[in-house]
Amino acid sequence: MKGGTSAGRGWCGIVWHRCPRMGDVLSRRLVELFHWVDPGPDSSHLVSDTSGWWRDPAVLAGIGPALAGLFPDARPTVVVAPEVTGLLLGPLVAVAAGAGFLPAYKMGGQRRRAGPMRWAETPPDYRGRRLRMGVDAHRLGPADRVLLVDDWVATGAQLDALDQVVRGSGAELVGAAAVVATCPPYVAERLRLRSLLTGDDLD
Ligand SMILES: O=P(O)(O)OC[C@H]1O[C@H](OP(=O)(O)OP(=O)(O)O)[C@H](O)[C@@H]1O
Repeated sequence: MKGGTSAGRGWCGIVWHRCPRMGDVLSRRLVELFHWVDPGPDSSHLVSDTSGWWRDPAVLAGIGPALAGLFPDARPTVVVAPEVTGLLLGPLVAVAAGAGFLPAYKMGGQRRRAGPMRWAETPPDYRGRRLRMGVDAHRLGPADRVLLVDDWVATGAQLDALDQVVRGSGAELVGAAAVVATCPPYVAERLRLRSLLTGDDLD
């Protein structure tokens, strides 16, 4: 990731929802373990390094409850999160929320999908890609209350596509929970996005 140019980090001047106490302790740990990396002279972008989060037992134990805690009254039936990082993060949140987990895949990725899928196309994401994002069509329906989860929301493009997928299935979107949100406020509002950190926290 993640569009880590100095210009790309300054969007969020708004007040984001934070989980009291536990969330604030975790958020400080997330900041301590995060690094911007300069890939070298050929790159105009700093690249985020979040690998320290997953290596840390306290983060691994706390991040699911903290993200689920951003929506304490939402009662989601299912967490939907996009590959690849969402395949790690989504189940942690689902367990904490008492929900199931449904992975969202990118068309053309390594994993061939068998059976019917429900797809939607993203607008250009943080890397300018128009992706097709999809979930197993049999695993989502009108009885579901969906919490979208991601590690980082930059343009919101991937979650926008998943919002379309959810609505197309007849399920209800209860919101989106992210570790970091650097997207414009109007995108956050549209997605009902709450995050533990903003771009300003990671300067
Ligand atoms: O807000 P957006 O512009 O949609 O970008 C955010 C998405 O991009 C990153 O995933 P990426 O596709 O890089 O895959 P990864 O999980 O393998 O890092 C990140 O994990 C989000 O899913």
